[in-house]
Amino acid sequence: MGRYSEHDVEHYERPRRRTRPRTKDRPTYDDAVDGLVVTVDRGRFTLLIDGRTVMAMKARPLGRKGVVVGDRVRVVGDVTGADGSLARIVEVQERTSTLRRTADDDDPVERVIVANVTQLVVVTALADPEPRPRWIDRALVAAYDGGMAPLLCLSKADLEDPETLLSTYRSLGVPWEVTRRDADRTIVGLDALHERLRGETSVLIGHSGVGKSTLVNALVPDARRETGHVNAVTGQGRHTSTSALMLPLEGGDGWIIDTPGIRSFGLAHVQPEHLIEAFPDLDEMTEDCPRGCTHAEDEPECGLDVAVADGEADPERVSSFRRLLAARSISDY
Ligand SMILES: Nc1nc2c(ncn2[C@@H]2O[C@H](COP(=O)(O)OP(=O)(O)OP(=O)(O)O)[C@@H](O)[C@H]2O)c(=O)[nH]1
Ligand SMILES: [Zn+2]
Repeated sequence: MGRYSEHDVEHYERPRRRTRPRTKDRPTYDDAVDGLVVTVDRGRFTLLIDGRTVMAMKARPLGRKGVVVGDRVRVVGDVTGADGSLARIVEVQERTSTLRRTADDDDPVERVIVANVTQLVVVTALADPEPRPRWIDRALVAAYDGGMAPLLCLSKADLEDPETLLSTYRSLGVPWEVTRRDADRTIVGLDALHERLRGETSVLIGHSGVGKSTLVNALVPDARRETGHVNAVTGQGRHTSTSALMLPLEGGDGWIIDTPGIRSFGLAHVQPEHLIEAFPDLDEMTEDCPRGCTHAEDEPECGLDVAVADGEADPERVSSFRRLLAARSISDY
């Protein structure tokens, strides 16, 4: 079953047995209030409702529909957040973006792990551990396809110059920030990173050891206190949690979602014609492509090649786009 129990995450809906007409007898929830899912733990949801922390469970009408961190939900029942209280989630609002984790042998479904994120922060150390460009490419595809803006965050610049890695992403126009540790052990580059996170809901992804926790603790100074609060309610802490956790950015203007242990994304569903929409200048050049053209390197009459030959497209940008296209089907953790 993998890391997530089936109650926590999105399922492909099975046809439901219907014992009575759909439109009749359906409860309406006029008294429901709005909540934000900040963490999920074994079928229990921690919500924020008007600034209060409220524990909730899914109400029966939701069936097997997934509820994930970042979801905006409608809630009924005891929404006071009092000790021992448990509210009920009756509705999940439409999602503006989704990040899916990869399918694997244990679980063949690409499940949504977070929703409504505006920015995917790809945290990569420049050394120790070594960067994995193909993994970065896959993360970028997840961002473009899932409706999130990507941000490259290159850490540990005190160990290695960022230029080589940056040159790979420049022609794609991916925004980036660099951080490093100073001789006095303070992290340099946090202000600029903080600026990028302001007003956004950002999910941070990265391999173990890249410095993600270091960044989160610096950007959310009361992360410990906050998680202490969650602890008291759920008995689970950030470092033992098996779920993503949403934290308010310092200053209150933005959210950070930390994803302990989540390193890979499901891209099997990604369609080439969707990916190219993230690059409007290239998309425009594919208007005369043969029907069904994937715009990959081996396509015989792709408009991208015509545009490069005519000097209308930057060959580096085209080949970078094609590298991303190919990264869909390469697994690299
Ligand atoms: N040289 C250098 N080391 C750093 C920097 N940032 C963090 N580290 C160190 O890298 C190690 C890993 O940092 P963490 O913040 O624990 O990394 P993480 O990505 O959260 O790793 P997990 O907790 O395993 O997921 C720690 O020893 C940090 O002190 C940096 O900018 N430069
Ligand atoms: Zn094409």
